[in-house]
Amino acid sequence: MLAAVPTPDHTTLTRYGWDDAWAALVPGSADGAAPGRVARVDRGRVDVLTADDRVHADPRGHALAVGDWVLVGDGTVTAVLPRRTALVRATVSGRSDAQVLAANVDTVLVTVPLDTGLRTGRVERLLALAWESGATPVVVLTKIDRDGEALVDALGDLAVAAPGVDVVPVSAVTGDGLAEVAAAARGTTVLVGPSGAGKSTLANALLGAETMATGAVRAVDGKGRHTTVHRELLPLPGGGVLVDTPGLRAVGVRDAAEGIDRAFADVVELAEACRFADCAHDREPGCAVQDAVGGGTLPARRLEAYRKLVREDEWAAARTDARLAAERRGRWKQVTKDQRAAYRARGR
Ligand SMILES: Nc1nc2c(ncn2[C@@H]2O[C@H](COP(=O)(O)OP(=O)(O)OP(=O)(O)O)[C@@H](O)[C@H]2O)c(=O)[nH]1
Ligand SMILES: [Zn+2]
Repeated sequence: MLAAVPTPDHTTLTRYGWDDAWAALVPGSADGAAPGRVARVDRGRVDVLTADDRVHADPRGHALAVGDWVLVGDGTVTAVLPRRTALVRATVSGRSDAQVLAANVDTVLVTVPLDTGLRTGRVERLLALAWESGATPVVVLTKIDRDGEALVDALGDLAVAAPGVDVVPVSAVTGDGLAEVAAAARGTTVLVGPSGAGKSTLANALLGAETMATGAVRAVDGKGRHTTVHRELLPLPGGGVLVDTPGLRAVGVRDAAEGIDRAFADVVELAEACRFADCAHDREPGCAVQDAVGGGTLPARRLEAYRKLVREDEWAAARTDARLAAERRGRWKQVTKDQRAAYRARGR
């Protein structure tokens, strides 16, 4: 039902990722509203790219993320189209609330810097997050000009830590691998990885001359280093769009059981041969996973990493359940208090 929506400049919207399936989701009641994509989210305001404009809009209570498709009319977001994918992380510092980093993502480029030692656990964590989002992850091994000798070992370690995931080695200094990264950045692409991994440098290389024109947001921190402060959606010269995210030092997992299982497809596959369906791969008899560790085909570190993420995911879920239960109790207390007050008032 498209009748009520003004005919947009499809070439522009298509560049942002608009397609017939999105168009089919526009409600028939969307009189005068234009479809657009959220390019940036600030407190109380969003920037939306429509076919012929970039508009500041009031989100009207919608919890929006960069990459959401919305309808805007009169400076207000009137509707949000259902997300195809969402890159979500549990926020840190003891709370288990989820934070949507980006919506409707097709490709997650997990940047791994070669020069600071491969932090395999962090790679696995980011891959679980990426798989859980519904997007396809690609590992980008950055700064390969820094340590040529470490490259072979790193590629070997990544083959184990990222089964079934393409690994693209790149150097922004020599330009090696940049074309491969550009080819891997299909559709809506998000760059994730630790601070200093080279995400902004890579983003600039992918965006080419357009970066300046679109005004990527940068701030200079106290040390004079350029640091990404905002997530921003930027069209890529070869089609598709890029979301550059601030460094993710601590990513928590939550509701990510499927993503964890995909990131550890090797462990999960072995587990199918365990004697017990609910095997925890600890000391159960007939555990095919422990057998693989004993036989040297599965690194013990890999099993440990898997179990750690599963435990953390379950812990986060339990916390959420506990908090919801506490909220329910709180609400119930308020209800009974209100009822008592109402009875008293009526009795008077
Ligand atoms: N030698 C070398 N240095 C690089 C390469 N890519 C990036 N750098 C340097 O690494 C540092 C960090 O790069 P950034 O692109 O700012 O890293 P970032 O991931 O965007 O960091 P945040 O914005 O803090 O998340 C900068 O000094 C870059 O010049 C590379 O391929 N080779
Ligand atoms: Zn087992």
